[in-house]
Amino acid sequence: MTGHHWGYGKEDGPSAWHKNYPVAQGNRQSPIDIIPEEATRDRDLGPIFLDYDRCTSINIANNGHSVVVEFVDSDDRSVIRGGPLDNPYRLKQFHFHWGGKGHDGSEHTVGGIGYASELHLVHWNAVKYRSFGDAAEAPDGLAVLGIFLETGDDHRWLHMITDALFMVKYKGSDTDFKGFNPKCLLPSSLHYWTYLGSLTTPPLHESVTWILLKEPIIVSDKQLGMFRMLLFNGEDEDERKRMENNFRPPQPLKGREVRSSN
Ligand SMILES: NS(=O)(=O)c1ccc(C(=O)N2CCc3cc(O)c(O)cc3[C@@H]2c2ccccc2)cc1
Ligand SMILES: [Zn+2]
Repeated sequence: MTGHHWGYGKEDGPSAWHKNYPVAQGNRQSPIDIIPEEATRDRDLGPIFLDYDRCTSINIANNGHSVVVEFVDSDDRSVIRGGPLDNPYRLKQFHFHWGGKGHDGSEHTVGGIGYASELHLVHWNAVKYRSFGDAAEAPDGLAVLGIFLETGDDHRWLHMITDALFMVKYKGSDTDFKGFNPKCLLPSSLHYWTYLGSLTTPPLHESVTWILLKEPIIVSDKQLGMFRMLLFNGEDEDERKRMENNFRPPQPLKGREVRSSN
């Protein structure tokens, strides 16, 4: 982010973001705690569809906040549609949030319980907006699919990502990452909760329709541990800061409705 420096430390972390980004105290901030028994089962809420078969991944990068895999988004080759969405939204990137060793690092919580990590697939409404940047500032501009990661056995495909992490150890590093289809990171069920929220990092724009899958995927402690080899700092900085606990805690619901798919 040009201009304001922000991070996840004591001085520049989530509790300080409101100083440079006052919307941090807005009415539709994310993440939130999902309370399943309080979610509305909405009969009009149909299934979501993930048309990722022609998706084209480009690279994997360390942007100093997370590790991000970017996709070609110049046409509708990979979109999410259906569910609460009025248009198809184009896949732009996915990234993760995680904790420290032995600690949870998801952003959303379910009944007050956190998961080990959370994967975000970020999509934008290219029907209504000319660019991702424009969409990111519009109330119906973005749709983020959130998938919880729980620890257990090795995930059979996550190694394709963890094998590349040593190439993007430092902030500002990136490397080619072609031919990866994130469909391999989905759980078996696409049942979800949905609500209107925001980016969970600065600039915290209130532009996200959140779609959170109820079923987590299982990854091993070892695989998750690989993410902690990443660093927040650039190669030129002398202070090495391990990239971990890069999550924002749940924010006030402010009367919002959380709906549940059938
Ligand atoms: N966690 S999340 O809500 O799913 C999410 C989604 C998008 C983005 C995103 O694309 N951002 C915000 C942070 C950021 C940081 C950078 O260093 C950068 O180069 C780009 C971004 C973008 C962004 C920046 C400005 C306006 C909109 C998005 C970040 C987080
Ligand atoms: Zn995220």
